[in-house]
Amino acid sequence: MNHVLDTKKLNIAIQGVPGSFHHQVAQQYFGENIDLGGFHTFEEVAKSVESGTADYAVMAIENSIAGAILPNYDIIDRHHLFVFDEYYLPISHNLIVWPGQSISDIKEVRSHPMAILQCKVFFAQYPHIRLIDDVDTAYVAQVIAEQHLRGVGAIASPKAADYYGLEIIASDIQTVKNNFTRFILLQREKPQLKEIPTKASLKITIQNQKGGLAKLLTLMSEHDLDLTKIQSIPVINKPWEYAFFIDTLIGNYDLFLLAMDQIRESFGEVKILGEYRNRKA
Ligand SMILES: O=C(O)C(=O)C[C@]1(C(=O)O)C=C[C@@H](O)C=C1
Repeated sequence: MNHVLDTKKLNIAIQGVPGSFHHQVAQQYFGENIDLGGFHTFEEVAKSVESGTADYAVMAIENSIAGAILPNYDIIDRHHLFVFDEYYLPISHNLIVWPGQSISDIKEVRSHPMAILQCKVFFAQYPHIRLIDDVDTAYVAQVIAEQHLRGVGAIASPKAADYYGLEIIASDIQTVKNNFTRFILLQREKPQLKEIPTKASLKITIQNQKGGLAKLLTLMSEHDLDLTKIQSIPVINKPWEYAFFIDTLIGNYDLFLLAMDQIRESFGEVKILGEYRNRKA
């Protein structure tokens, strides 16, 4: 019996079209034999996992040049999704055009806003080029290819140029060569722990009090927790109150659980969005 034919393909939700960075992560993480559900927005991605249409989602959460994709923390929270892993992808951006043009022919470059942010310094040299936000890096390459669009460039990966048969007229145009995006892997059910986690993503809401955040950070450091990220986002039904989205390395799992209990008991609410393995070398 052929076990490969017996297995149902995993349905993976991403924002973007084939050739996007999300697509690359989906393939590198789950393999090539997947059903890709491509959406225009992160909100739709989350909905498809929440409803069970997709098995898992891949979602960019922060980039080493452009910073956090803040709305995504809130999307994970509102759609009750769990983070079960993370993935760091090196990102090379390239100026991609319909073949046979030079940079002086290009009047407009469209791309994902995070990609544009990562290439601001390069485009400062070309004030004649208008930068326009679009849904996804590869989507613009697809449109250029389908419509044989001249005068318009995409910022996308070499894979996207290849996939859509376009030409790269400037390579590695991101502000620094060493550029990474951190993606998280999401699912609907609370993951079963297969090993002791070394990293966690948390939403912590504390009452507004003098020194509240300092108290929280001290407690975390006393429990061998090494914060890798902290973001505050507004609690929308309580104006001017904030929740903190925190990623932390776990030094000792028992101490981590103890810290979560102590925060809950003495000054806040804790939602564990995910416990997983730290993938950063
Ligand atoms: O547009 C794409 O190709 C994406 O996969 C999106 C995205 C992002 O959301 O940050 C992914 C990685 C890069 O940092 C730029 C864009």
